[in-house]
Amino acid sequence: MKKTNIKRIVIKVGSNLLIKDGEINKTYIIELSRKISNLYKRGIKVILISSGANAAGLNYLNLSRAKTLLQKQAICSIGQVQMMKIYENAFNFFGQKISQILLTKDDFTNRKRFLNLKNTLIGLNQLNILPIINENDSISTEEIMFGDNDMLSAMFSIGWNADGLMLMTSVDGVYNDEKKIMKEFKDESSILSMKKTSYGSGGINSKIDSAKLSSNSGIKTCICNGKKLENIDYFINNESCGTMFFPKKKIKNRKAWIIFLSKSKGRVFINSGAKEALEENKSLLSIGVIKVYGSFEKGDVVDIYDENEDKIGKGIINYSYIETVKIIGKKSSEFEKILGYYSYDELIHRDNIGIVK
Ligand SMILES: Nc1ncnc2c1ncn2[C@@H]1O[C@H](COP(=O)(O)OP(=O)(O)O)[C@@H](O)[C@H]1O
Ligand SMILES: N[C@@H](CCC(=O)OP(=O)(O)O)C(=O)O
Repeated sequence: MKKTNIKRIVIKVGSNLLIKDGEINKTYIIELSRKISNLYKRGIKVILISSGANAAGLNYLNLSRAKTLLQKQAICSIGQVQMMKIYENAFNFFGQKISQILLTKDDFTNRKRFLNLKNTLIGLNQLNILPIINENDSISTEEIMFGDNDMLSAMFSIGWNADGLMLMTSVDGVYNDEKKIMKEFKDESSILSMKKTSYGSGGINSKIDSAKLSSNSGIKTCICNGKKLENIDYFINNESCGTMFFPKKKIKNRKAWIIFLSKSKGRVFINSGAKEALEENKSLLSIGVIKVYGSFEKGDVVDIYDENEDKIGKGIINYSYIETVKIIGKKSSEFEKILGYYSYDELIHRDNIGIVK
């Protein structure tokens, strides 16, 4: 067995892999469970992100499709049980215990909920339990939904600090306009425009966007054929599989959350001197701020723009919008006189800044 540098891997399986002829594909799930259980036995930690609730619910109720959003939400809650019943039986066969976590986008953007999620994952890890994750379709409304499990997988991989992410689907990877699988994704290449498969909700574009997000944060990512489970071995053994998205510099923990997962509540525009300071990994002082927009409180995340109005980063701000407006362009020694109190020298501390450019 080859040594691997992948210790934590997120594997996402799409609906089309899990449903065959309208029914949950039990044979596939058993093979997938065998593979993942073996990885656990090798000490490789896996998170399985599984779609299929909608398709399984339709099959359970003998329906061809949901008529309304309300029905779709109900059907997903029904189908999720069917999926988990089969996963439980399959993993049990290989001696691997499982848990279920259903998530919305809020669970990532809200730092408290995100830290709670991380704690749950630490607990599951200590107990050697495999978490199986899906979007919480039954309660997801427009503002808090991922819309598909591809983006959920990318955000999850960043938050969990994964080494690798496999987006497994029913084709061999991304086809270019010459109908060939791209071995490595290149931004400038043209993609073949094909219709997505019947059950899938994301399609290839959401897989590409998600793979770009995770590889930009430093996670090795691929879009590959999940019917060929040997792809998991290739990926772990550092061989090529499907379409590869090779990682940029690894961004970890707090900074990764700020840059990739948090939701900005405002915008802060800074002058060239402040920009230079940020590039040298210094804190943002209010004296370098030109203008500010938004509706944020102390502790919220804001986007940071330079004088040319290009976004250069994000950060957790130490003062509310109302306070920040009053201290723009001022030195911290003046804060007490202006605000009547004084809490922080920095508007955004260097530890709470993530540079994106
Ligand atoms: N350029 C492309 N390369 C690969 N697949 C494509 C491309 N354009 C569209 N597709 C379609 O996207 C599908 C994958 O998306 P989707 O149906 O959402 O899958 P899943 O259910 O696995 O998430 C493929 O099966 C294929 O039919
Ligand atoms: N959460 C939904 C699946 C959403 C989704 O992304 O589906 P897919 O494109 O097949 O991975 C479900 O369980 O049916």
